[in-house]
Amino acid sequence: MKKILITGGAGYIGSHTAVELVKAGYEPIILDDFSNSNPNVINRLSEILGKDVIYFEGDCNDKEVLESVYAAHAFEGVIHFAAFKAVGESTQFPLKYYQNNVGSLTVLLDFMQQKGVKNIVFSSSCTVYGQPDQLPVTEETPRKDAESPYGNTKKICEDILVDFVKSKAKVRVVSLRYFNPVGAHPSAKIGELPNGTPNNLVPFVTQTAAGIREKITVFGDDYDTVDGSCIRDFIHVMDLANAHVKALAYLEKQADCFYDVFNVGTGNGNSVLEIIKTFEKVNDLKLNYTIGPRRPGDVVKIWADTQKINQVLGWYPQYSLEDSLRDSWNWEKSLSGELA
Ligand SMILES: NC(=O)c1ccc[n+]([C@@H]2O[C@H](COP(=O)([O-])OP(=O)(O)OC[C@H]3O[C@@H](n4cnc5c(N)ncnc54)[C@H](O)[C@@H]3O)[C@@H](O)[C@H]2O)c1
Ligand SMILES: O=c1ccn([C@@H]2O[C@H](COP(=O)(O)OP(=O)(O)O[C@H]3O[C@H](CO)[C@H](O)[C@H](O)[C@H]3O)[C@@H](O)[C@H]2O)c(=O)[nH]1
Repeated sequence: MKKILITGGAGYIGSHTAVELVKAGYEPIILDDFSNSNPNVINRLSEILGKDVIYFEGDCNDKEVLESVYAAHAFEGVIHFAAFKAVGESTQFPLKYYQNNVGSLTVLLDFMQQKGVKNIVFSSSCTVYGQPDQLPVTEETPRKDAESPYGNTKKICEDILVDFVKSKAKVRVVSLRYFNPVGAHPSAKIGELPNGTPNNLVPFVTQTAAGIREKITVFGDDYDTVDGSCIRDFIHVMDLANAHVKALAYLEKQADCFYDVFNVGTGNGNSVLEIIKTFEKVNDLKLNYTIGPRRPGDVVKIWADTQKINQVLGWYPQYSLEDSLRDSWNWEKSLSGELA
């Protein structure tokens, strides 16, 4: 079985990707320092998969840690999820973000080169498009100056990967630009575990429905959109996870010194108010929400052009928005003291 290192594999997207990798016949090797995840995720993954999950607790910035993981499991590829992702915090502590998000990539690339590990899939973000001038955004849409140090780390990491490939390093790289991941594994055994008050829309919605938050505020309803609220491309995390498997298979067919980039979204834009209404409808409940002021720096509307990933990787989303919002709610309901 091909072993794939998943840095940050206990996190939200990494854990779902571990499931998809096993389904596709890979052996995921998880490396996580649990700085933003709970070790119980590993047990939950074992329950879903019906087998033990190989994992290491450690920092992927640490070469010695990588050495010991590699000595035990000589992996053939890497999916690099590990990063800090809180936009607001990144403006307060930019060095923490540059060190972990950018630093870890340089350490990993150096290590891969040393060991002759060729394939890497990198977690990028649609945040690199900023406030786009044209919609939907294609991979050719110009990137904009980042709105935050977090966003900048994604841009810089993409640039590092391009430069590394240009230097004739014998690697093959795919950057995946994720749109807005939502939902959870349909078993409700794994899902998103936000730290403290959620910044993102859907966790805030589910926590409001659960009574953890009194109400959700819609940040602005006076934008130039269908109902005045902002628009995003919400993608089920299992579909996003599957895109990594497709990306790995694609990399395996490439020659050395290869770089490519794909949007991973559904191709549909949904407004914040549509999310609230759809959530209420599929889960048969009422949400307490109010309209508040705009959130500074918010992108007004963005959704993906998905032709490239459809055609080149043969990847198409399998889950609907309704599935996503049902699975998010089932996950929220399943949260017990153990994982919360
Ligand atoms: N969730 C999103 O909306 C979104 C959107 C676009 C891109 N991304 C990117 O996707 C990746 C995964 O995001 P996520 O939502 O799963 O985040 P997450 O915080 O749930 O997962 C990241 C995992 O990495 C671990 N980690 C962090 N630094 C580490 C280090 N130095 N060594 C080892 N482990 C470390 C954390 O403990 C966590 O388990 C990140 O790179 C993120 O920036 C996420
Ligand atoms: O309580 C809330 C939370 C969010 N929103 C709105 O919901 C939309 C989505 O907001 P999120 O914070 O969930 O997602 P963003 O697209 O704004 O940003 C996040 O997802 C991006 C793409 O994945 C990038 O990764 C980015 O860095 C990350 O913060 C925005 O219009 C926001 O104003 C509300 O109205 N109320």
